[in-house]
Amino acid sequence: QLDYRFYDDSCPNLTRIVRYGVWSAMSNDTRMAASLLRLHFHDCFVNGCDGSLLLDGENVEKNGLANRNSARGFEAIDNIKANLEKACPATVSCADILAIVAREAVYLTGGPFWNVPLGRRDGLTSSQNAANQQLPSPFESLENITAKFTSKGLDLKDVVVLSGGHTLGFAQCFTFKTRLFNFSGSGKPDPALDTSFLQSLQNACPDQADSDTKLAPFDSTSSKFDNVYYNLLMNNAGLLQSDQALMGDNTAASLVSYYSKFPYMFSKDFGVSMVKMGGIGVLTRQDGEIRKNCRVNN
Ligand code: HEM
Ligand SMILES: [Ca+2]
Repeated sequence: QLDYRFYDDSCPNLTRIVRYGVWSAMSNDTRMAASLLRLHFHDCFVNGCDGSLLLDGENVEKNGLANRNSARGFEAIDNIKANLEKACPATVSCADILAIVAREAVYLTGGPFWNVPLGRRDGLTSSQNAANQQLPSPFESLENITAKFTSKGLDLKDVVVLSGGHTLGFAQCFTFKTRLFNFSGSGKPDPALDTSFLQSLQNACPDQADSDTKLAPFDSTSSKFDNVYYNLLMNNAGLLQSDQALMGDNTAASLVSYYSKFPYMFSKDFGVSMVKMGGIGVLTRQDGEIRKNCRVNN
């Protein structure tokens, strides 16, 4: 249903405008590439890639557990949308903007380029409950996370490949602090944590509530899209419990090992899995609308 050339006639400068918008957001804040990549994931996983994450309101996805005080980059999307409204009014959906933005964020941080199928339309509703139920949590088991992916037509390989998105960006201490001091009530740290990595995390996130919102990078090259994430998992230095959990499954662990050895294969497979993710539950043709402002329905 989606089409690589969907806007070729109606908005020929689309890629240029989006690339400039992502580039300028990144030049003010290098973390922005990470934050923008995550937005497309969080949009697609809750009722499909329909731009519903961008809607403002009371009980909207933005306010879900995984998004509140966490998802960022909405102003950058507003700027890109405003520039697109000037160049091609009422033409490009917010859902498609998120898909192209994610590709540009990866490309501009040294990652792969892939062609993005386009023609998504914007949904009219957004649900905080749906976000709470459908987005994976860092405290969930690999089985549960994989089940969330398979319910959307993705598979275990996609879980491993797309988790590689954690080659970019940061996590707040509260998302992994449970591993550092008293793991599942054991009085000890998570045994799956490398000891020197553990120490650096304990320094970054001391055992007191006011460290909860401090940040730690997912990998040592958090503004470069590379395969360092997989090297770290091989060394028990994955940041989130859900990252390191990939090593607890034979199939997933052998893919991790493969991507740590063959960065080119990670790049190639990442684009393939992103296109798959970008196809989840899309609205096309007469469904939904083309929002003029990504924060509100027309
Ligand atoms: C597999 C299940 C996943 C879980 C449990 C998970 C969980 C998390 C958590 C807890 C954070 C930190 C949020 C915060 O501290 O505020 C985070 C950040 C991030 N996630 Fe994931 N994630 C998953 C998959 C993905 C996927 C599929 C992508 C993209 C393809 C992705 C991209 C990112 C990025 C880039 C960041 C950093 C954002 C920033 O620095 O602003 N994640 N994720
Ligand atoms: Ca990296």
